[in-house]
Amino acid sequence: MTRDDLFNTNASIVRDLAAAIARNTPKAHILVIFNPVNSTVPIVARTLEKTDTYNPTRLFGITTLDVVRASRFLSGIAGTDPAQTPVIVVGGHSGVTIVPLLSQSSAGTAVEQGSEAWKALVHRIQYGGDEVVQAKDGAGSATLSMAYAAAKYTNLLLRALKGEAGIITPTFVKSPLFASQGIEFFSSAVELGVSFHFNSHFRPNGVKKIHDLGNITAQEQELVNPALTELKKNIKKGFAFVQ
Ligand SMILES: NC(=O)c1ccc[n+]([C@@H]2O[C@H](COP(=O)([O-])OP(=O)(O)OC[C@H]3O[C@@H](n4cnc5c(N)ncnc54)[C@H](O)[C@@H]3O)[C@@H](O)[C@H]2O)c1
Ligand SMILES: O=C(O)C[C@H](O)C(=O)O
Repeated sequence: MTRDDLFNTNASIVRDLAAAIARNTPKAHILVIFNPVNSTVPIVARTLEKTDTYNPTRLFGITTLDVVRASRFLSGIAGTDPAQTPVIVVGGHSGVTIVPLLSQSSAGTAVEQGSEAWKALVHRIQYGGDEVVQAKDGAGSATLSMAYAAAKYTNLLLRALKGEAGIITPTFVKSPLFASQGIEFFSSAVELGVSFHFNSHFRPNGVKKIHDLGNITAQEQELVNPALTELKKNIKKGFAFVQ
């Protein structure tokens, strides 16, 4: 079963939860970890839109588990401490949509771009979830690491909302980066935090600044292209569910 297969089970649950949030706490920051994240975030967005409660700066898909895996797997090769080996992972949260930008990590030189070792590392980051599913052999998917990723992301957001500056982490949000190609949501490095309204009113929004991909290698660009194709389909599927 892929994350996309989970769509049928989770789509209506996510839609109903989003509708309940819209009714009861329309200003909440909504962190979506339900799979398939690439489609469930668009479902939440459309559901909120229907009740005029959609604020794209308060809706986040959690892709932190990919970041955690990338740091852990790269540090295993580079001999570094995973906590000190940040890796920016962009795109979405399933298979080819998970694009680790290893060239931007300080430990990234441990693996030559395009080499067999690099390909194996990228594959492990993209399909780390499947490794867990296979290891659990019918008993579900990642649980503790998911909880760790959720806690890590939530803490970052809470710290940013309290006013701490410079908190930047990948998250799947409404993004201008590939919007012209019909891809409304994309995960890239996002600065979280508060923003100020034009009349200086404090706005505890969440998404403060969306960073672009920066300098990426030709090999990484080759990962981005199929990611965009797949993301477009996943997002469309989510939108189509909420008519
Ligand atoms: N984004 C990620 O990194 C990531 C990682 C792992 C798992 N996941 C996803 O997280 C989700 C939960 O995984 P899990 O292992 O905790 O599953 P689980 O089956 O252990 O828990 C699901 C929970 O949802 C509750 N539930 C079911 N229907 C509901 C409804 N209609 N309204 C409210 N609650 C309802 C169940 O009672 C249960 O407590 C899955 O979609 C899984 O694919 C995401
Ligand atoms: O792989 C899954 O379905 C669960 C989760 O998204 C993960 O990345 O482990």
